[in-house]
Amino acid sequence: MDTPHPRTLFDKVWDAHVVQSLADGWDLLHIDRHLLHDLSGTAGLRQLAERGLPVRNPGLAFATPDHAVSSAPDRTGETFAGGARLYQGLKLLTRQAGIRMFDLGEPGQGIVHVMGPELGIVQPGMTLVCGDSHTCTNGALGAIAFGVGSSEVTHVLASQTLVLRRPRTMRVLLDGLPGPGVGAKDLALALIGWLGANAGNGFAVEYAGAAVEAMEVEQRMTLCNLSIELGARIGMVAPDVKTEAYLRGRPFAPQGDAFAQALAHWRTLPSDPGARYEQEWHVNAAAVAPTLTWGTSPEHAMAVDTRVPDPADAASPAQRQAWQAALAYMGLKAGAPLQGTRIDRVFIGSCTNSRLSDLREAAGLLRGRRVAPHVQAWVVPGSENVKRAAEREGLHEAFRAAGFAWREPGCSMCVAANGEQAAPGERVVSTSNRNFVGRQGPGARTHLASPASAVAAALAGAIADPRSL
Ligand SMILES: CC(C)[C@H](C(=O)O)[C@@H](O)C(=O)O
Ligand code: SF4
Repeated sequence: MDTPHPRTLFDKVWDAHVVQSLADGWDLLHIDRHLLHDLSGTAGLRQLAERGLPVRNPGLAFATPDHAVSSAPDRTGETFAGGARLYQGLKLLTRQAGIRMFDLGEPGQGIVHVMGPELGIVQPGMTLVCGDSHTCTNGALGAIAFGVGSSEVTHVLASQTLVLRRPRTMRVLLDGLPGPGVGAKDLALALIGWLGANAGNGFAVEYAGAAVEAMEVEQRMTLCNLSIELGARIGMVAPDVKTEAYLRGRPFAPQGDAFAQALAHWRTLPSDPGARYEQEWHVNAAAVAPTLTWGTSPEHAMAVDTRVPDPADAASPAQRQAWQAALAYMGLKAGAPLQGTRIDRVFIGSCTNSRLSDLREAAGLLRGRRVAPHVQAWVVPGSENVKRAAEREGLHEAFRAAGFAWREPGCSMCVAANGEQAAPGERVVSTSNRNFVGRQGPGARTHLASPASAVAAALAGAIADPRSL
């Protein structure tokens, strides 16, 4: 039977954090956790210091350098000269503020969205922010987690609160189970391709359905990570037994009796039967094929075994123009198959697909084969802990034997902010989340893909169907 006032997961977490309701749907919210990285975190801390304000609650903030550091073996915070000041600034300012920073080479360092869940910093029912749009990744654990701008970073540092307009709610039901070679990344890209990159504007998305229930927590992170590419700042999955097992024993998760108490709370969070969403979409996960992008927006997604769209078939003049420009930038012909397109680089990494399960999957597909001779292929683990765990299993040896470079944790080639980028005209199959013009370097051509598709492309030297591996 429905509860008298059924609420969604999102409603429950939001309502529990309202310090004060303001006018017109705006609320003052308490923020439970704040993550800081070397770009926006350093900038926010500097701004606060310039204004002479103290950090209100340094124990709730955690920092790590990721964007502007090199991923070269034996790197230091100065290896990429352009990021040295940011790195040193983060180190100095967090020390002055009493904020815990996970430094290079230390367990805990890594891409900020990999590190938060991994350390148990984010937990179901929490609010968490970071000056980074992919903070939505953390929603996989049943938290309201979202990216904020620089003035909001400073506001949270100073007050541990934010003034926010309550978003509308959307539920995406991934029904059925995906077939072989199809993972969370493919489902997310297919969804964005179908609904468009702005469909989630103004919404908090909850993912549910059989495919989501069947996913491990790390795959749910991949799914939630791409919420912002659907236009939604928030993506969430209700906590369940997998979430509980994932968090048990993590360094910043509650321990002992406190963990048992936390479980009792977490179990109240899933949406009540009959809870209403302002929008609801169904995706047949069983019908989704391995999916890659062909163009310059994550919505330019296509099944690997289909053809690049023809601008003549566009739904509007604006779309026709966007498709034409994307085809020109990507060096692709309308109506041509994507499979067989020669590539130059493969990047396995980023906050979308650089966790241990991603690396296990990729390494497991190599089976003694080698990367095509003309392809430069990199694996960049998402965190120091991921790197160490992978090395304990010998994954680095499998990658190296196949011809992949095994590097140090960070954002690396996902974003051209650390000197690691493709040359103009180079074609990259990348497990990251953004294929915008110039994202991986001026003129670089990015095809977003799953780890399995990245391996298939690396071995073939061209875009290939991972189901043929
Ligand atoms: C640099 C940072 C603020 C940015 C973001 O907000 O997402 C980056 O992480 C990205 O992926 O584009
Ligand atoms: S890995 Fe890429 S998407 Fe993720 S935080 Fe870093 S730059 Fe942003």
